[in-house]
Amino acid sequence: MADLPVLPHFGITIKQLVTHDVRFPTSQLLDGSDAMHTDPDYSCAYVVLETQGSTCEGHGLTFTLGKGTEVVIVAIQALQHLVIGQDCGKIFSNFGQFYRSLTSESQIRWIGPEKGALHLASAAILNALWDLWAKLEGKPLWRLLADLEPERIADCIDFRYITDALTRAEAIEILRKGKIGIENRIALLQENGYPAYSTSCGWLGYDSDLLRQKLRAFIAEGWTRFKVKVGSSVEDDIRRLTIVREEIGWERLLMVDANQKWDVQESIEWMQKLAHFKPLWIEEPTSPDDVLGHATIAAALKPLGIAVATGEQCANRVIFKQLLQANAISYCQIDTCRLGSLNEILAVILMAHKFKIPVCPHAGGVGLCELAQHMAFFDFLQVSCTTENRVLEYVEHLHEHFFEPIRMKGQSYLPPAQPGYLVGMRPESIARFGFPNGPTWRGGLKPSTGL
Ligand SMILES: C[C@H](O)[C@@H](O)[C@@H](O)[C@H](O)C(=O)O
Ligand SMILES: [Mg+2]
Repeated sequence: MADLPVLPHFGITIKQLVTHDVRFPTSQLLDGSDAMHTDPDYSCAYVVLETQGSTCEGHGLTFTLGKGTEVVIVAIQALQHLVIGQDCGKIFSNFGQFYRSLTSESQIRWIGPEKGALHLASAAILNALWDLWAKLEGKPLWRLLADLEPERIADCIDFRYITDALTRAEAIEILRKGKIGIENRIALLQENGYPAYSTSCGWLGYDSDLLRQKLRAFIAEGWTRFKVKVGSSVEDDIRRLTIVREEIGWERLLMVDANQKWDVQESIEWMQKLAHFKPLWIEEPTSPDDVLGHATIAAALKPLGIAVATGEQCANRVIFKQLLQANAISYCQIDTCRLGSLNEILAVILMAHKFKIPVCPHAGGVGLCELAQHMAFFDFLQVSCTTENRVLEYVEHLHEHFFEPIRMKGQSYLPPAQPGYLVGMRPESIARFGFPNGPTWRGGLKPSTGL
């Protein structure tokens, strides 16, 4: 550990951890539908950390699709004894060590490690802790990060398993360089915002009319970057992408997302048939665990000018390390709830920088835009120091449930000024959409039964 000023939060302890299972019935209109997740009810396992010695609470969540949220809630409860009673000064002074104590508990880790429902649970708790830290400092999270010393940020990371790709010393070196000119970049961010693309038009369950209608509405608002779902059948993708190009023309940017539908060879052959629509990237062509498969697809599609992107379901920093080492991706899509919160995301953003791969965070869902914006800002302010070839996902749904929803200027995210990680959800939303007893679910509306 470096010789850093002592943090002022000693004596504040975590008194209680409260969980909520909150589910929004988005499957009713097929918002969020894709080739693998045909009827998602955007949901979350929500965590509140109450403190002793401060009036601040930490609020965090992890994103889910409805069924199974209860499993994540139980996993959070299985971890809570590792958090309750802990001293905030101690946690934040060596956050990487705390991350390890949470993710490597000697019995519980057997049902992970650092993957699946258990890791989603860790993310919810850690997201709440980062929210708490930012609130105790009275800063939005992005600003807390911008003000931290490089060594302090490095202390938040568990470098186990990644030192062959990125050492602590290299991370500190990158972050030191990132301090140069940071105030200018903050001013630029506050003036211009951070560039976004929209996924809200092209959900797979939308019919042709709705697809056109949404594209027209977004174009009228000035949007120039769009992502569209693919993967039901080649014929249907051709029909939908024809509509998309008719509406957006050839100047505006198009990305496509298969959500892990295909085998490796199938990915290549399918995308050869869609290549004339000129997508910038194919996202999640195949299993998120198949590092070498992604590398094969990336090599095959390169001559067609199609890049490979993935990350929203990549379990941990080790998978990202391998994707980067194997030249398997051209865009790195970290997810604020899939990875073990910032403690792991910081490591992935720094590794991606070392491998010269742009980070384009996955967002949308419920609360992911609110969370992911801080990550994109961190990359711009302190790591890559550019927005070139980078774009942050935007989805229009469910922002009204948060006290501090994202703010857009045109098609750019504006940095928030309020303290925290900013996924504080309105109590009336938690009550109304609480599962299974909230009025939304109790009154006859049943969760979707799927296909
Ligand atoms: C089920 C979800 O809506 C996904 O389709 C969504 O997160 C998607 O992969 C995305 O990239 O936004
Ligand atoms: Mg996706």
